[in-house]
Amino acid sequence: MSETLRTIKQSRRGLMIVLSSPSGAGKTTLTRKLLAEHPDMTMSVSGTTRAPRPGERDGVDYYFLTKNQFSDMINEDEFLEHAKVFDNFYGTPRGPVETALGEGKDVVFDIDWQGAQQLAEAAADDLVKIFILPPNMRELESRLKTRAQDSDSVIAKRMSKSEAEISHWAEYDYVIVNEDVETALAELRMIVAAERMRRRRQLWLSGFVKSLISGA
Ligand SMILES: Nc1ncnc2c1ncn2[C@@H]1O[C@H](COP(=O)(O)OP(=O)(O)OP(=O)(O)O)[C@@H](O)[C@H]1O
Ligand SMILES: Nc1nc2c(ncn2[C@@H]2O[C@H](COP(=O)(O)O)[C@@H](O)[C@H]2O)c(=O)[nH]1
Repeated sequence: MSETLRTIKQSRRGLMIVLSSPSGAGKTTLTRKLLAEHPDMTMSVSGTTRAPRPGERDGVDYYFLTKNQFSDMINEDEFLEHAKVFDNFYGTPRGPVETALGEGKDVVFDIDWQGAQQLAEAAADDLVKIFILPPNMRELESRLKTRAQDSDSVIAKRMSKSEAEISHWAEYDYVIVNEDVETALAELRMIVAAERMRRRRQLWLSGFVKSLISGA
């Protein structure tokens, strides 16, 4: 690729790639793997009032907030979206996302269907919504148990809500059944590659075609 073409191709808007699923279907696993392959992408780090799990780090996995801090952020309009999920509040801080998108970086969101709906209202053009399904409900429960980070009652609550979460699958652009993680990752990779190539997202194209035709 010529240097000029490389330079103009950089002028693109970042994608907002949303992953939703019932708890334990594998969003975090797939997101981490995708980001490891794409250093040019960034993860939106949510704020939450949930207590940290063992090994979770503030500012890396989540911003762990008190209920007061969370409601202050709502009042200051610092969330792009926010929702109550299970028994806790979760929200996407606006600033880092707007900065990353402004720099043309793709941003990945691990959020529930309520958040996905709110982002769709705010930024439909740049949004790619992907729903992750487990191969079956027994496997979903087994993954939550094997993860061993939530109590039995929390796991039971999440399983009891899984059907309601799954009922939103048809609101998404793509659905991936995460049976084998490498296959699911390959599907995710293909979605990202195709979405990056959509004509309306490649702002450089009309200028390029003009110069192509004029022979410049
Ligand atoms: N394809 C797979 N096969 C087997 N285990 C998997 C697969 N994908 C993910 N897992 C495991 O299932 C567990 C749950 O995965 P993960 O934490 O990524 O789910 P999640 O959708 O992010 O959950 P939550 O919504 O609760 O944050 C983890 O222990 C993970 O290693
Ligand atoms: N609407 C939002 N949902 C979010 C956000 N961050 C995470 N989540 C969703 O919450 C559940 C539970 O997450 P866990 O880390 O406690 O297992 C899961 O479905 C996440 O996708 C957010 O900022 N907004």
